[in-house]
Amino acid sequence: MDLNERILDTNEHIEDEENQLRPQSFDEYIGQTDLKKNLKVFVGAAKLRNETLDHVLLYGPPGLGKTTMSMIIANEMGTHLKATTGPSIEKTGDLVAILTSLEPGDVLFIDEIHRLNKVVEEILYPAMEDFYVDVVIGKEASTRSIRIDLPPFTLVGATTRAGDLSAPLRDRFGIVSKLEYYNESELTAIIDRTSQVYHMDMDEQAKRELARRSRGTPRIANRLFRRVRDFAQYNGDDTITKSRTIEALQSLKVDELGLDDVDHKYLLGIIQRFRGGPVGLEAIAASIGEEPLTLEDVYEPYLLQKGLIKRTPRGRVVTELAYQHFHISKES
Ligand SMILES: Nc1ncnc2c1ncn2[C@@H]1O[C@H](COP(=O)(O)OP(=O)(O)OP(=O)(O)O)[C@@H](O)[C@H]1O
Repeated sequence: MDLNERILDTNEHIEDEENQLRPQSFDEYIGQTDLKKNLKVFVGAAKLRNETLDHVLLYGPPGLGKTTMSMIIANEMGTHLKATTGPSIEKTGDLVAILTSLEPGDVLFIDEIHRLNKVVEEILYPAMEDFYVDVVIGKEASTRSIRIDLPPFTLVGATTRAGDLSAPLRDRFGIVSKLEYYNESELTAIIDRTSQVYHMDMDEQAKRELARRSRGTPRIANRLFRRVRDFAQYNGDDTITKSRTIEALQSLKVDELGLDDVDHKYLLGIIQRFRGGPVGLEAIAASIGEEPLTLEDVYEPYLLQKGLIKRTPRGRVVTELAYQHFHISKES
């Protein structure tokens, strides 16, 4: 086997494991109870009427299970899923090619749908509403537009920033749902499932410890599980214990609240350089060498949810809780 084949083989292996971790049905999908309850009704009713499901917009921080949920929707509808991302559709022709390749009832998943460019986005309006696209062909004087009918399909859009979607696009989704951070017992159940998929036992207390430190996010829980498993196997453990979990997470610089290096730089940066704020996002980002968008989409939602920062009209402010977390007194 040459190196390329080996790399391919390893990647396939990782992808296989990743796919094994994905729940396949509403019943296997842990948490997001309200969203699941509603979607079960909408999917069930659409099937009874022999219709396609209305278009669905899922929004919320990354890693909470939007892609997984779109796969489940397709499974439960008994159809196929085609997946793409907003930024990868550069030209209208790219989108038309995808739309015209759909089979009746298919689910089209567009991740990061807020990053579709405006011209491409406009193609989606009639496609979503009346299942057709108008394609302009020819050049200059001989330009004309032809209408292509599409099979009925369900668009599932996912975004971390629902506010960035234009009103005409947002209005064309009949079902709009927010994914919430998972609580500790839901994450414990997800970690339990992951340890079964990987055939690696983990103590109850270790699962809870890992759940507490996973930022309410299944993707992070699964990633940290794999690292903790490395520490356990390297040390010859048959079962992952709580002490091994804590040791591994300390080595990975993940603290008791699940905050990592970037969170620490962010919070300590505001405390030490900006006297606790208020301070603008751009200034914080520049001071710690991170992208403002990454901070806003990936880091801040969890810090806000944990009550460690607040957003004010004048900028970000760290709260008393953040000072307490670092054992720093506000006056110093
Ligand atoms: N409710 C859940 N129950 C069990 N596992 C889950 C659940 N949600 C997500 N996962 C697991 O977490 C991982 C991340 O999920 P997924 O890729 O669906 O996240 P996402 O929200 O679509 O992220 P992004 O928006 O960044 O693509 C997957 O490996 C999936 O198996």
